[in-house]
Amino acid sequence: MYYLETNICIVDQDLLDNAINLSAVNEQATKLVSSRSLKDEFEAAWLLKAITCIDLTTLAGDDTSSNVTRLCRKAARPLPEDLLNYLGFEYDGDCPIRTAAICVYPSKVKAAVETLQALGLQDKINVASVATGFPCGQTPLFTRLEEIKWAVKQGAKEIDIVIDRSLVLTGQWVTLFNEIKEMRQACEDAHMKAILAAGELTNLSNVYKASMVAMMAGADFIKTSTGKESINATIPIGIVMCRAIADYYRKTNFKVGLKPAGGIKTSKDAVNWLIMIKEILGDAWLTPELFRFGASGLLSDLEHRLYQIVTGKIAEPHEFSIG
Ligand SMILES: O=C[C@H](O)COP(=O)(O)O
Repeated sequence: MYYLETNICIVDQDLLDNAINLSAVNEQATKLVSSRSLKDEFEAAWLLKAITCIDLTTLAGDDTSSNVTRLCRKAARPLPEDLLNYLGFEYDGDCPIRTAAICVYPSKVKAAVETLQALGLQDKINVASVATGFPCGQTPLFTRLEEIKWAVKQGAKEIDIVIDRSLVLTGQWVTLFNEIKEMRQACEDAHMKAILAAGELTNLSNVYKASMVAMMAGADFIKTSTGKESINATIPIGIVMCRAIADYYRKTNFKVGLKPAGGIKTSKDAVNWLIMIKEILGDAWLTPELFRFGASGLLSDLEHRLYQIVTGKIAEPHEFSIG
C-alpha cells in the first residue's frame, strides 16, 4: 500500500487524488465554515468538549516558570466557578473540566510537572514539550534527538516534534521517514506528535504524503503547524490531513490523532474543527486521546461564548476574570 522506494513516496494514487482534489476539498471546507445554527445546549456541549481537547500552550521567548505555573492552574480550572454552576456542574473544589495537556518549551517542562504534581493532577493533565529545534527543525539530528530525550527525562509525557521541511521540499522521503522513526524511539513511552508545518510544504500533495510518512514512522498524532508559520491550521489543510488519517486507518486499522495548531482563537473555529473531525473521522476521534487543539488564546473565547449561552447576554469583561 504505502511504501518508500529510494526517495520516492509511493502512495495509493487514487486515494491521493481523492484526498487532495482541490474543488472537493474547497467544497467541503466551505460547507464546514458556513454558518450553522446550533441549539444553545448543543453548542455548549461542543464548547466544553473543545476545552477538554486543548493543549493549553505557551511558546514564547519570554516564558518564565511563573507564567507556566499560572498556565497549569488555568489548565486545572479552565472555567470559573459561577460559570460551572450555570452549566449545571457541582463544583466542590475539584474542577470537573480540565484541558488535556499543557504545551511548553523543554526548559519549562520541569516547572509544569512540579506544579501539576502539587495540584495532584500529574496523571490527569499531561505535559507536552515541543522539541527537535522547534519551530524550524534546522539543527543536527543528534541534537534534535538529545532534546527529545532531555524533555522526556524532565517529565514530558508528550513530545511535539517538528519535521525538517527541507526533506519534503527536496523529496527525501526515506530520510524523513528514518528521522521520524528515530525520534519516535527517542520518545520512549511518551506520545509523539509530528508537526508537519503544512503551510510550508507548498501543496496539499506534500501535506498528504508527509502525513503518511509520519504515520508510517510511528507518529501517534500528526499536527498541522507550529503556530509560527505564516499559514497555520487552515480548514483545507485539516481536511487533507483528516483524509490521510482515515486512509491510513482503513489500510492499517491503526488510529492516529490530529492536532490542529496555530491561529485557532474563536469558539466558531473550535466548532468547525470538531465538526470536521466528526464528519471525516467519526465520533471515535472526538476524544482527547485522538484530537487536540494546540492553542494559546482559544480558551478565553470559549469561556466568553459559554457565558453568552448560559446568561443569554454578552458577558461583561469583569465576568471573565479567573482568580
Ligand atoms: O502548538 C501550538 C501553537 O504554537 C499555538 O499557536 P497559537 O499561539 O496561534 O494558538
